[in-house]
Amino acid sequence: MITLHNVSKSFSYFQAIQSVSLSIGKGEIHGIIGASGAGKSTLLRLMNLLEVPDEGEVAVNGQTLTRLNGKQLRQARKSIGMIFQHFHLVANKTVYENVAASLELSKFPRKGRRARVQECLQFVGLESFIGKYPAQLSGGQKQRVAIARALANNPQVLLCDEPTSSLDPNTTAEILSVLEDINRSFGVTIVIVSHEMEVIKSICNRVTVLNEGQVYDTVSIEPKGIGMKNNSPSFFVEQLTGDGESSHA
Ligand SMILES: Nc1ncnc2c1ncn2[C@@H]1O[C@H](COP(=O)(O)OP(=O)(O)OP(=O)(O)O)[C@@H](O)[C@H]1O
Repeated sequence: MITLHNVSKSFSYFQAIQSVSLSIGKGEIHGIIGASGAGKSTLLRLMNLLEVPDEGEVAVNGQTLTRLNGKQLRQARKSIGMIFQHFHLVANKTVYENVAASLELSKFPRKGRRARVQECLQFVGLESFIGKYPAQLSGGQKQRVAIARALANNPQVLLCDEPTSSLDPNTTAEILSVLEDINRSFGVTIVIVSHEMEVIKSICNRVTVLNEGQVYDTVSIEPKGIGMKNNSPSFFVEQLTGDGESSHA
């Protein structure tokens, strides 16, 4: 589904990605983990050519993106959704308008847009927030809107750049569960960059460990599932004091 062949990328004289070859199968949930600066986000952004490689080839869904012209690339990108740590919603647009924007961009037939936006918002459990603005939403709700926006064009691949790094443990579990639903319900191939080992272990089938811009290893794992976390204030106090006792009533 996604193949990188000898891909390299430099910024000025710094080589962020060095001759990486990687193959991600259809329907996989593939994690990318590594130290800060290892090149995780750059590698992800190479998969939809947000970063253009200096060398090597990137193919998604049977199409070699690095050989396409601008128009063909815009067309190919319809099948590659992306979400980010900081959501990237447009502040002065409503939830509806944020999701509909991706349908406008892809020239989705005007007549079907409202129904499609509603469908996507329903999938992420936010249909009643359709008229709200991003500032009126929690971080988890903002990420759900971003997921709905990424889903709108029926992508075959969803690229996720630190999708839960701004969220508390419980909201993280909820967002991971939405991603897992998308994978199961629609067979969407998911690539998830995270520095949180727990996130990677809970949801991924295969994981690439990146080190200084190179693949250190790729391992198959058995995802351990997403457990909802205890998010109560007394639990936080217990974790901090370690005595299982909170003085708070
Ligand atoms: N647009 C850019 N211009 C210059 N250097 C860049 C650019 N993007 C990334 N880099 C550099 O490339 C290296 C890899 O960055 P990248 O963001 O891919 O790493 P990362 O593993 O995702 O790090 P983190 O976990 O801290 O987000 C870093 O040294 C970074 O400073």
